[in-house]
Amino acid sequence: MKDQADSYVTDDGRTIGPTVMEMKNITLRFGGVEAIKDISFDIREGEIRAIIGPNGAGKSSMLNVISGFYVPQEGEVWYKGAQRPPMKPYQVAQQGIARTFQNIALFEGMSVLDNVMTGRLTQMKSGLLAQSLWKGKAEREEVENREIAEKVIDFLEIQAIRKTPVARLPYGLKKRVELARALAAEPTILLLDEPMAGMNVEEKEDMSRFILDVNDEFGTTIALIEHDMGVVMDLSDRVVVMDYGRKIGDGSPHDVRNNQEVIDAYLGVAHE
Ligand SMILES: Nc1ncnc2c1ncn2[C@@H]1O[C@H](COP(=O)(O)OP(=O)(O)OP(=O)(O)O)[C@@H](O)[C@H]1O
Repeated sequence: MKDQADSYVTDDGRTIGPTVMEMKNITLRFGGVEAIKDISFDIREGEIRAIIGPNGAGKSSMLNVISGFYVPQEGEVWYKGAQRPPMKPYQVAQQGIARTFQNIALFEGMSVLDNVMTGRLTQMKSGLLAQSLWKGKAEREEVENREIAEKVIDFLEIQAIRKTPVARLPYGLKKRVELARALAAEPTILLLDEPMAGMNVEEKEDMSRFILDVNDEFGTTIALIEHDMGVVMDLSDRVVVMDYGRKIGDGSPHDVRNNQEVIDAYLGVAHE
């Protein structure tokens, strides 16, 4: 195992840096249900980190702890070398953590461009008052936000549909627009909740390519939940495996694929 302070270069030439986020002994309960039981793991700068496990294992709950949507009853979240105090999801977003959702959460009546622009909201510096007092500054910010949104739209190859209302798009493209909106926030860590769910083979190939390109081109750290094992094994640098709220495996795709407890709990049985 690499030392956490070290950087190293992967076989495919990407640089993985030191730890950017650390979950320490996280426990999360909903009433009597323990969704997460004393789980620790880290995420390193520039890596693609997957969280896998059977239905109800606690994966979404864990993503929601990272994004600040849930505050665990026990444990600590460390980000960029400091313990993160309990904070609201928008504050977590302002710190550079963006996400996509399992069920698409876009504004269906708005155009692709306008949806992507909403990804800039958490990064906007001038509030309403400042906007009315210093019009020039607000306008400059608007232009800058627009440039970033357009850059992301070009990068994800959705220029042709930038004016199209999202409601008219096929499912696979909606997923790509969601990715674009999250990327428009220029996140340090991008959280993807089942990015391949409901996609056909071609759409999955496209999405896999874009995830790799985002990671490679912008150096964005990515944490994702995914049920498609082919995708997980292909994309990820390291994988956390959860089962009934516990961590039962953590390591390279090769390590977890050969971990007997993981095979028994998840890989050996039918899953989505
Ligand atoms: N808001 C909630 N209130 C009560 N129980 C919850 C809540 N969210 C999750 N749970 C419970 O916590 C456990 C973990 O759920 P979670 O959705 O995190 O699992 P998951 O691994 O993401 O599952 P899936 O793959 O089906 O999305 C389950 O038993 C679930 O019923």
